[in-house]
Amino acid sequence: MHTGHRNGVCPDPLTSSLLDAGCWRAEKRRGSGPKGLISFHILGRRIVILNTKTAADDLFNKRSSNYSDRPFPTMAGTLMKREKSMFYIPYNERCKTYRKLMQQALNSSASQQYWGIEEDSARYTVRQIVDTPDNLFQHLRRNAAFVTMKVAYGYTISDYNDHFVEIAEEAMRIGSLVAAPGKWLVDSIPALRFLPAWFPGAGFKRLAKTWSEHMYLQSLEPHQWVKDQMENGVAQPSFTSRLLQDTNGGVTKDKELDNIVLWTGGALYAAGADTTVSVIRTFLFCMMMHPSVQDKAQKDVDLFIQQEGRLPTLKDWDRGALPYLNCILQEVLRWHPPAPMALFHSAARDDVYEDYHIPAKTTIIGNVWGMMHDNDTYPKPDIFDPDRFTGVNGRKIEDDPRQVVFGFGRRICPGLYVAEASLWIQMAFMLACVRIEKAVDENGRVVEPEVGFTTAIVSYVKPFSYKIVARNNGLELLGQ
Ligand code: HEM
Repeated sequence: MHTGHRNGVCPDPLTSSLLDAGCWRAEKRRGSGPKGLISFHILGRRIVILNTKTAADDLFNKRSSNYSDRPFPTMAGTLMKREKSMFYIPYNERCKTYRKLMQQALNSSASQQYWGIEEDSARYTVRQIVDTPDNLFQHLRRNAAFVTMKVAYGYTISDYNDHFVEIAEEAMRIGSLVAAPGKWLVDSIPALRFLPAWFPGAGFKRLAKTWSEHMYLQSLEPHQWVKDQMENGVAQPSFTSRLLQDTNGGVTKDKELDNIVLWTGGALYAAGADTTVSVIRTFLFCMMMHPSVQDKAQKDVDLFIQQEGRLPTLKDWDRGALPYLNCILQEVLRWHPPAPMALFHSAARDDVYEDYHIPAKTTIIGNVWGMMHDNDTYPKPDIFDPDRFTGVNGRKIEDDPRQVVFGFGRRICPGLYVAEASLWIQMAFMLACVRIEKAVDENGRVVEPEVGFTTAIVSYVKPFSYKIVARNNGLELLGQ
């Protein structure tokens, strides 16, 4: 039985983050046994990485009663007072209530109420891309911020320096800083948390106090804003307003419900904004690098426009229009999953799996990237090829990446329907209205972009140069 270190230790645990791109690739190589498991210690934490869908299914689904908690690190959890945060809460009764509310508000039929918002925002974004193509990446961020703020709070962001967006972005920055593996000594030596805040070297405690207040405000301010709107009878329907509404149409007096809605609403921006931007950025990068795929997708969209005399909508998506676009979306998600190691799970009790002893509180990581680049499931996995999913020329259709990319078991992403709709409509409008090509330098030479990825819980294709060419057919139908 394996109980401790194996050869599969991250190259340099003190300096390389578990989330480094090199690391998730490395873990995939090392875990090439039948179930692709790796177990090791890093900075006082025992970690198990699951590299195959079989292992993920065995633990996250079949033994979900034991593998649905989250790790609770000292800095990001205890000192930051994040016990109630969706991203740190164990799978207890409160968490079940969070998930029930999210499921009610974001399931496949409920999420249709956000289609109008997603369409309007995508339309505006494409218009912005055409007007100021140099700011492409900002436009993508604005789109995600607009949609998540509308969904969560019915709040319309302003284009520049929006207060709620700024505090939410700052909270995300803090969230990833405090959760960075290896950054905080107190995560390896939890007893340090008892140092008085004034003690030399205990600056982390003072930071945690300030940051924790900031993160709480990020949820509290927009939540309070919705309640004020409701009291004045002018609230736009949203995740928060619907859940806070009592049977008489007023604001609930139930303090517990109010607090639960505050914490669930506060999770939507952090969970939804970065992930969807990452996917669209990868999509644009892949379209630029694979002009023949872009051509084919644009032919489909053009044909749709010609037949219908309008741009596609999410209703068309729902009835299966533009199937090749769906295959592109699947391949974008597979080729570079935005959360390459999902969110970490934690074992509630001791367990044994495949000869491995897994003690309680072990961090369990589903290596989404590794599963999406498994040569047996996806031959030549590094090649971007939407035809994996078209069944063209009798080709065997490969596994749907969405079964993995949105995470696992009882903690699977509750926002996946909202996410998919937003991604599809942005992609459809972009294909209709613009073409993305490689940039050309001042000497007329094509700039060959490097393929690189940022490393954090949500990973992006690194910034790249590009050229945007407007397509008038689509633009004429886009409206103002
Ligand atoms: C392409 C876009 C997205 C991807 C790839 C994605 C992926 C994920 C993944 C991998 C997890 C962790 C699952 C696990 O622990 O096994 C997760 C959790 C979560 N996602 Fe998403 N997500 C996306 C968009 C969204 C959106 C738009 C929302 C909200 C509207 C959202 C809300 C959440 C929440 C609240 C959680 C935490 C669930 C929990 O801890 O129980 N996500 N997501």
